[in-house]
Amino acid sequence: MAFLEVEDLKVHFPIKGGIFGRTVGHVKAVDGVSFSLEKGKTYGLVGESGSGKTTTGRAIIGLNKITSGKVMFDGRDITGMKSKSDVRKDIQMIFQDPYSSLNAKKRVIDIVAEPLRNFEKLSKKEERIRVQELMELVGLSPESILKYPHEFSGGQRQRIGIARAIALKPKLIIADEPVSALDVSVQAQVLNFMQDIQEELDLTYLFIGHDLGVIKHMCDNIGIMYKGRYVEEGTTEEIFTNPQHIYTKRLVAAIPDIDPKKRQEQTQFRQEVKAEYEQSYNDYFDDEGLAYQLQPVSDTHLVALPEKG
Ligand SMILES: Nc1ncnc2c1ncn2[C@@H]1O[C@H](COP(=O)(O)OP(=O)(O)OP(=O)(O)O)[C@@H](O)[C@H]1O
Repeated sequence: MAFLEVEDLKVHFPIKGGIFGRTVGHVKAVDGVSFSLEKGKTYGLVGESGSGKTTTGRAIIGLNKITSGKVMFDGRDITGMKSKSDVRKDIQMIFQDPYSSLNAKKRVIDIVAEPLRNFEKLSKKEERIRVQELMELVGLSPESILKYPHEFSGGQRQRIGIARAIALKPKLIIADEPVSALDVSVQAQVLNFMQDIQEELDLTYLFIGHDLGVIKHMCDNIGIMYKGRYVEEGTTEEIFTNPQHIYTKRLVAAIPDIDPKKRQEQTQFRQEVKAEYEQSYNDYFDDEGLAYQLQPVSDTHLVALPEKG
């Protein structure tokens, strides 16, 4: 059995309406997602905004209520895990925005020590030493534990978020777009650092992202999501060299290439994908009529249109 196994996961949010606030429908944020992740590896969940990636990550860790499906972790059924569950120690999350995810009114020591206070009974002195060690591990000065988040740069703040996430020596980290709020110049530093500690601390990552360049750098396997569903899954190599689904092809075609030689190949690939899409998009409906209907390939980005009515 794999380290993390997600089986037919569904998370449907009720839509309330009318004067009595009755449930008038559901947003099918995640609608039948299955994947498995091996220990020590990095699995990328990819898709555009609103495709259900964050909801999937939050549901695994128990922050979103699961409508149906099953989550197995390290041989245990953790479906609908409670926040005080002892397994919760082993799975931590790194959030997208290190500006909003760190409480601005708290000192770094209180932010990083928060999970320790929830799960371990340490004396003040022990806690201080642990937080200082964690700061050192993430490359920040142990003396700065009394500072506030605003006294740090974006990259440093994300390192504080990482220190908090690794405080309890977790086995699995769900990293929800951990670098997308950072300057490009800082992104590589944080990503490389995450790879270093992965090996050092024997971590497994579920890496959520929309930037395929980042995903390619980080992930062993990738699942491509669209409107709460999987459209394709494979190794990073397979997805990038031989994407099968038109949606994946379009994501891959949209990656800008800096290398002039590759840029030419990419332009050709884009034209092929555009032609395939235009010729046959009516084929891209699944059994329940979910339309993979997308705007024509643009050079810079892709935006999904509403479902065909
Ligand atoms: N608590 C909620 N209540 C109702 N709808 C929600 C809730 N959380 C998310 N959604 C909806 O579920 C869908 C999937 O959202 P989700 O945040 O998981 O997507 P995402 O792929 O992570 O996008 P992003 O990259 O923008 O975070 C969206 O339509 C979103 O509006």
